[in-house]
Amino acid sequence: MVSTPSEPSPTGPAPLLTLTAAGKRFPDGTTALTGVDLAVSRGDFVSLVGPSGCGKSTVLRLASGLTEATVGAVDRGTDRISYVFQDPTLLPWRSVRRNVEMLAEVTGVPRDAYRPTAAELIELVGLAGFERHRPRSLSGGMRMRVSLARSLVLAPELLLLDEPFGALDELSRERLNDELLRLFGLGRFGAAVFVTHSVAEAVFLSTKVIVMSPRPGRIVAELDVPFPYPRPADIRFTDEFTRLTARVSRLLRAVEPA
Ligand SMILES: Nc1ncnc2c1ncn2[C@@H]1O[C@H](COP(=O)(O)OP(=O)(O)OP(=O)(O)O)[C@@H](O)[C@H]1O
Repeated sequence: MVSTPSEPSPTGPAPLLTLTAAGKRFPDGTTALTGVDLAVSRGDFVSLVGPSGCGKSTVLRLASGLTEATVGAVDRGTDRISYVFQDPTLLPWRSVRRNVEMLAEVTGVPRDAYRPTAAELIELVGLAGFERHRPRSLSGGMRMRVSLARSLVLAPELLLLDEPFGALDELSRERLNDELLRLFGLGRFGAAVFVTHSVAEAVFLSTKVIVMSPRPGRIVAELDVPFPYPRPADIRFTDEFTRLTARVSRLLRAVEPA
């Protein structure tokens, strides 16, 4: 079960993020997104899949406020939003611990407030014993664990992840998927929007998978994933999992340009 800091109201928890008929047109005239409606509440894990260039990253950028919608509205129910990118973007001269602490440090949180949380997160992502190591001595999967721990130090309500495991080998990726769900189950973030090109990853992680059309990106299908959390790793081998991934893959094939 995903722990929630507050009791949901009878009408359900207030959305952490709402996109209403949101669109994005860049100054060069490129329309990246059109008519996107999306609501994310605490306990939701939403994955976005779609052809390359369909605007998945743009949805995350709108969600975070890094860019503004040119049409429609984006409402955030929280300002505790954290971003994880495919590149872990660690500072090479800083140790694991000091990389994990970095975001808290730059936002001016007192050291005593974040240091124990950072230490706990390093342990939770399986990096105990590596606190003093520099990024260059870590594997790709370990670097991504540092990036994940760093994104969670300020206890985000909404975690935005842009293909975070895309550069990892299959096994590391599956392990990181398991870890991410464990952190979700522990209430280390309230909800997630996750961009991926892997259908299996989307289904394994999510409460909902959203399929987008080629540019200008719009939502063409939303599939609820019925598996309760915690999800054992071998759920991936069940018939229901295979059926769901096949459905998403078929939808993707239908929207892919020929
Ligand atoms: N600043 C910009 N100016 C003009 N066009 C842009 C800008 N940023 C992104 N685009 C275009 O908008 C479209 C959507 O980009 P976005 O990165 O959101 O797609 P994506 O689905 O995340 O792609 P990918 O799966 O390849 O990472 C793309 O065609 C991209 O080239």
